[in-house]
Amino acid sequence: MDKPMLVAGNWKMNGLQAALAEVEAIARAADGAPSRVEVAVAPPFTLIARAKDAAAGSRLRIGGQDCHANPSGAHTGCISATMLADLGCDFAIVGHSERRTDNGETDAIVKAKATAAIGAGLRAILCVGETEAERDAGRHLDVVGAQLVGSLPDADPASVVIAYEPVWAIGTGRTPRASDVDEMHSAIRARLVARYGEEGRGILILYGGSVKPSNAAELFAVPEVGGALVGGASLKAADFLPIIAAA
Ligand SMILES: O=C[C@H](O)COP(=O)(O)O
Repeated sequence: MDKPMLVAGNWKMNGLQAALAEVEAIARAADGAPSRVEVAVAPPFTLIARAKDAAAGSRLRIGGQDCHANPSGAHTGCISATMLADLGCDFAIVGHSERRTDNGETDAIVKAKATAAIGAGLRAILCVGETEAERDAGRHLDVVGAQLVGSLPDADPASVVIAYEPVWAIGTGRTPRASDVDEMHSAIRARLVARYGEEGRGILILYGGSVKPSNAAELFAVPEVGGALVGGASLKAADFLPIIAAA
């Protein structure tokens, strides 16, 4: 493989202080990866500062799993992109399906968050993906296309990363066929080029949903797959490192 890749771990609501040892191991792997392969971890907010320390001096990027659309204000319990940037974060994940479902985040909210992240100097990893019912109904391309149209920020596309995560593949052990990933990623690429012109060709499109050491190489071989957003298998370096090595 010779394409630029981003392998990002999303720890979700997992990880106590003992997990910092995993960050150190992942940081060593990031330094050992080819220069075209970037490695990132989004720990819970509680661990970001210490994860930054654990990754100091390495090529491992640390980011947040979400951010608020406003830089500051009366939003109890929320974290802004400005705060993430202040901690030295590199990126924020926005629009994850768990937040779209659990927190009622609409495309407009996701767009505002992506715009805020980029405005604060972060990259925005913008998640899209269809439910199983939508795929069964043959609506997956339209659904994801509409999410993109509604969620893409009016900002520098160089700071945009897309993560295609079919909802039915997240945490289930099920993955789409490589041909299905190819179809979706090609459709996403076409949307990005339509939106941003030639710059849209450089945007990384990650795949996410039950990525494991055993299926990473096949998924990474799909031409428009530019890496992975990994949940469960990013929690332990023993699982995450072989995925990084497959990139
Ligand atoms: O953000 C990550 C995804 O939701 C994938 O999670 P998973 O690898 O545990 O299926």
